[in-house]
Amino acid sequence: MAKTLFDKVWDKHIVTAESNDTPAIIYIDTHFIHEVTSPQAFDMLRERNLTVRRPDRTFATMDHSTPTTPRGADGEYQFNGEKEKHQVKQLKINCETFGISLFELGDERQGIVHVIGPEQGITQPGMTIVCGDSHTSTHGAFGALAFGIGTSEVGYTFATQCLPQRKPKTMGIRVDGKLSEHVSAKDLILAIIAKIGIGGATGHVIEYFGECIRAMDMEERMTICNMSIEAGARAGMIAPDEKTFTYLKGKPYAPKEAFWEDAVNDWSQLFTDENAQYDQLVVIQGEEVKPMITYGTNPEMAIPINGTIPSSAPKHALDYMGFEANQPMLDKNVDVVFIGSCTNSRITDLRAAAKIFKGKKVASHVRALIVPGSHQVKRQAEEEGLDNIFIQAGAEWREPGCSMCLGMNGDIIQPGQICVSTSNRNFEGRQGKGGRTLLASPATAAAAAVTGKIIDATQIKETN
Ligand SMILES: CC(C)[C@H](C(=O)O)[C@@H](O)C(=O)O
Ligand code: SF4
Repeated sequence: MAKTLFDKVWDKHIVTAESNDTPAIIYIDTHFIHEVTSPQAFDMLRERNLTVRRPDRTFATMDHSTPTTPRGADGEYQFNGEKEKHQVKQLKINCETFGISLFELGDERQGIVHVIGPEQGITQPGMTIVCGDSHTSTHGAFGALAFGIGTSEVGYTFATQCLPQRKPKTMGIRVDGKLSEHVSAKDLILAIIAKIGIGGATGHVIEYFGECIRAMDMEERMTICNMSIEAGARAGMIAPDEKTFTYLKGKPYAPKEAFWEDAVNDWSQLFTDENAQYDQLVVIQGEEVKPMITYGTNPEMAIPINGTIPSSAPKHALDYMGFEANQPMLDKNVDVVFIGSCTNSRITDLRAAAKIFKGKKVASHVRALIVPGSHQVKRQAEEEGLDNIFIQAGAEWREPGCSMCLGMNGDIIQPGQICVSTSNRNFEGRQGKGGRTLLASPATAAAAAVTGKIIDATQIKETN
């Protein structure tokens, strides 16, 4: 029978088949953990006197509560408070107790969980991957079935390396043609969510395919899969291809020598068969996608940057944002710019931003924070001199982590401030109580930083 990419990965991982009364039990290949959603799961293990079933397939990093400022003169990290400090300390104790590899603060491999998994080659095609974190969908860019789980499921995965799951439905999103020159993967995913809505893919695993997706590099594909969850999807997937293999080759945890060829042979089978059917199909024309920005309080409230806020926009959202229906977004004042998060903190994102920052100054009333997704991204950016471009412009160049994406580490915006952010959620107060978030691409965010307002990035002259 013809199978979708999702079916192929799902079928390979069934331990016990689903019945009317019981969900399927599926095997989990890789389990990522971080300091926020793992502590209770470790407590559960201790209470029941259990061990971690596959410590060798469990990988931990510190990202949400970590400071993005360097160590102080005393060599200590400057945590926002005792709670954050404790979370990080506890993760280290837990990983030592249960024999789990930890990429801790100070480790060259540390960074946002969804940035470091692929970077280390831990994320691989055909795997089932879970993490107590909703943006685990990011890893689907490699043709993995990757989804977020709750803390009790983190506990089940620790103890059994399996999870009970009902089989989700599938949604194919085909993106034909090409994106225009100044349109990015972030604009495309915002356009997709604006079209299908925040509940549009509920109960489904999305597979993105078509000419436009094939043309994307792995970092763009990660940006797309990352935000699948914002359309309600269980996961997002893209069939692996030569770009996927080239990206992974030689990465620390990628298969080596003879294993590499076997792996590529297996991975090459991971595509949707010609006659396979999705439960739903959505078609997007790449050329029609414009640079996007959100105006409201969830990611579907997004419009082309040159557009006007729809008259149908929910009043409560506009009241919160301080906007009105039918107004243009262009020229609105901006207070803060955040370039970072598991959506857009990779090297290509920083390069896109640096092109606009180069030779310019951050507007005097704007605070611009640039937070690489990992140490590896940071180091690469510094080798390319991007840090100097940002610093000379007057932006803050920080240590890696989730940072202002949700402000758990104290990097927050003030009540009423407007922040153009390359992250994935614009919920009320997410970046700080009373703060207002506008989601956009790295280029749009950089353009807002140097002009102090919402502007189409194509209007900015790049300096060579
Ligand atoms: C802290 C964590 C549970 C949360 C998530 O699951 O998504 C965070 O990463 C987020 O982006 O809101
Ligand atoms: S960067 Fe933001 S969205 Fe991603 S894991 Fe961290 S808090 Fe969640």
